[in-house]
Amino acid sequence: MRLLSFAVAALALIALVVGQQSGSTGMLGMGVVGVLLTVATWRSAGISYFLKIFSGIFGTEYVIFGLGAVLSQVGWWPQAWAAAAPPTSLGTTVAVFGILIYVISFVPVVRRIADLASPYFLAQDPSSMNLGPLGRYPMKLGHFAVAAVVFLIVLNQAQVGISLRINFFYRDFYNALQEKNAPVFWDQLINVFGVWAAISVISVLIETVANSVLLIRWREWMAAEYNKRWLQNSNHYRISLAGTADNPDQRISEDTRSFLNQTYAFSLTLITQVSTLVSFSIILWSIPVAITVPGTDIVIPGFIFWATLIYAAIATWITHLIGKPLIGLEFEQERREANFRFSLARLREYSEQIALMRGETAERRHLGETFGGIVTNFYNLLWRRLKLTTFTLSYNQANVVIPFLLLAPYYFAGAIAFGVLTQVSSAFGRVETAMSFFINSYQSIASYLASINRLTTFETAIAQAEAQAAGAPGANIEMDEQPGPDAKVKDLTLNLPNGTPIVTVPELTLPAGRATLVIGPSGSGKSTLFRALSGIWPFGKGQVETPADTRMLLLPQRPYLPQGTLRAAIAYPAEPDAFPDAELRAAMDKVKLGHLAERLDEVDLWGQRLSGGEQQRLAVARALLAKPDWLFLDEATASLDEKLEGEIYAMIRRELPQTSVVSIGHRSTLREMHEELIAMERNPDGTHSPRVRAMEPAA
Ligand SMILES: Nc1ncnc2c1ncn2[C@@H]1O[C@H](COP(=O)(O)OP(=O)(O)OP(=O)(O)O)[C@@H](O)[C@H]1O
Repeated sequence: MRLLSFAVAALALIALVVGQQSGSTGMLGMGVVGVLLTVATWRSAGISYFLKIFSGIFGTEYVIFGLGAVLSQVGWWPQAWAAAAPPTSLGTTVAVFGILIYVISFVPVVRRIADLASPYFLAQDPSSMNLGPLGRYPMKLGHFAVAAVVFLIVLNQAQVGISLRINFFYRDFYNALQEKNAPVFWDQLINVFGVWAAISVISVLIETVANSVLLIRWREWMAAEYNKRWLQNSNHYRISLAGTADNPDQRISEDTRSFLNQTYAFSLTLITQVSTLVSFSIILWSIPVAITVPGTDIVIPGFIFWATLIYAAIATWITHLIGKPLIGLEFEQERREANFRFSLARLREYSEQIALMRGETAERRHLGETFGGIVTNFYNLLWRRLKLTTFTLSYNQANVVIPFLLLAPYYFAGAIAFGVLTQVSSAFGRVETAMSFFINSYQSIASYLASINRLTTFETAIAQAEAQAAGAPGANIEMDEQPGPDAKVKDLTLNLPNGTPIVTVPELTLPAGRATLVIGPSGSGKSTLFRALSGIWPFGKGQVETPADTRMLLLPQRPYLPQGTLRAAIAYPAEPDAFPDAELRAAMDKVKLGHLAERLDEVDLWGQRLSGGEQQRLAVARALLAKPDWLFLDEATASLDEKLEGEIYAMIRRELPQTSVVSIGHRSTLREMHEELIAMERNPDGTHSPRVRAMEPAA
């Protein structure tokens, strides 16, 4: 950016000098905006990378077009290319764009968009660009992204140039018609329109391919990045406990898609629209009609230009007033849709329990209520959209006749030719489309803002979860290493998410290599203590110390079985092929699941297919394969009969002699299988504390 600032500054100075000497106001103007652009590009070093790309493009274009204009002014531009010499207005326009990029970087919503978009352009992952017949060119993903955006912006600007050329074709074509000049008519139709229309079609095709590839790669990267950050350090669990971001699935799938599509549409379309606005405004400005201020002799030049501008500005303001509530309504609609999807997914997951309890009526009522919420909000949306559409449709209808209304007196008075009238009508249409970009896209702006909000709150929720995981010393649960073999807990207080303390542990040692049983009343915080020992419970403070490189495994009462094969379910969280078949089968035999050994590669909903006891034994098989240093069993065998439970415990101790076992269980028979006993006892303040008790046979 710094180098570019110097180049811009140099050109601005040259333009000022040349402008001063030649007396060209256009050149002087280009020099003045160049000075402002120098400041903007210099300061742009501190803005988001995404905006910097745009800033860089406009700065570079200013140098190129500005140089062309200077060369042409001083007579060094090749004569043969005289028609292609860039006018000073081109350099001035791109400089204004560059300055605008810097100015809008202060708008909060633009900052949020740029902050969400920038990381992709900085990605260092290896990638490649497919150059068709030229083969694949390896490059970093971020470089690919920048190259694609630069290409697309330049292509979009070229398309504006093409439409400008076609606008001039209209003038010459209709004039030829009016003058009944057949040779010019055919020449215009075949050699001008035919060529430029073909170029226009080809450029749109190239743009479609380039932007689709950019967007799908961008989305793939963004979804992977969110998945990574959401899943690491159990952030997903912390976010769900804290309730800081509902429906993360919607945010990762739907919102990334709509955010990227709309960011592309708004940034590139906006540039195209503004370029269109500027170029066609020049045409409108040059139409030789002026108006006199009533009661005075003051003549206002560029009458049609001003009329268009004021007309569009008023319409835009009215649109904003009518459409503003749409933003909140769109946000709410997406949220309610996501809740409905979630309810359906849950119903599918708990289908058996619901069927057994004949819960269908309650479920239908719940689904009806959830959808009712969608419908209520939908009607509010519809009502608001109707108001907006009434205005935009009437406005668009009026646009067809407005230029004719404005110019009719001049045409009938013979001040302008028919060709000019049609040219103005087309230019007015283009300027109107550009100006009404905001009007026509207000609804998508509303849903775009809703996506930005959801992604920003999701980012904040992830950042909060990360901060919780890192924690401030003394204000969170610290997971430390300690030299001895035992696991120790010191000055630990565990709270509920609302801050209410439920467990206090002044000091507790879990002896290594032993089997410890934790008992206590239901709701006394046994599972919460286990969660804290595993490092996933974020609420509370104190210290949990375990030996270095300790591998812990916690088996809950209801194990999680992933989608896919039985092999994947047993190997989880390792890869499905992490263990040889023989090892898997041996583990299955030991937990008495040998009868399923032939179905290892069968894909099924195993979480619904296997019985509760089978699922618990499958989880024990995982422990046999993973061979953890510490195994926490949170009522992990509660679905087995007492005899089988005893056999499974004996097998665990036999097969994993090095593993320290800590269990939660309510059955008295469990005592025989453990050597140590810890009981959760109630304190006067209502919390519970684990206390070591002598292991006596249960009464
Ligand atoms: N995410 C949560 N949000 C709010 N309260 C919670 C949450 N998780 C646990 N609790 C509450 O914390 C208390 C302790 O729960 P915990 O599951 O640790 O008890 P437990 O001793 O294991 O019970 P049980 O023997 O019935 O399994 C309960 O009152 C429970 O409702």
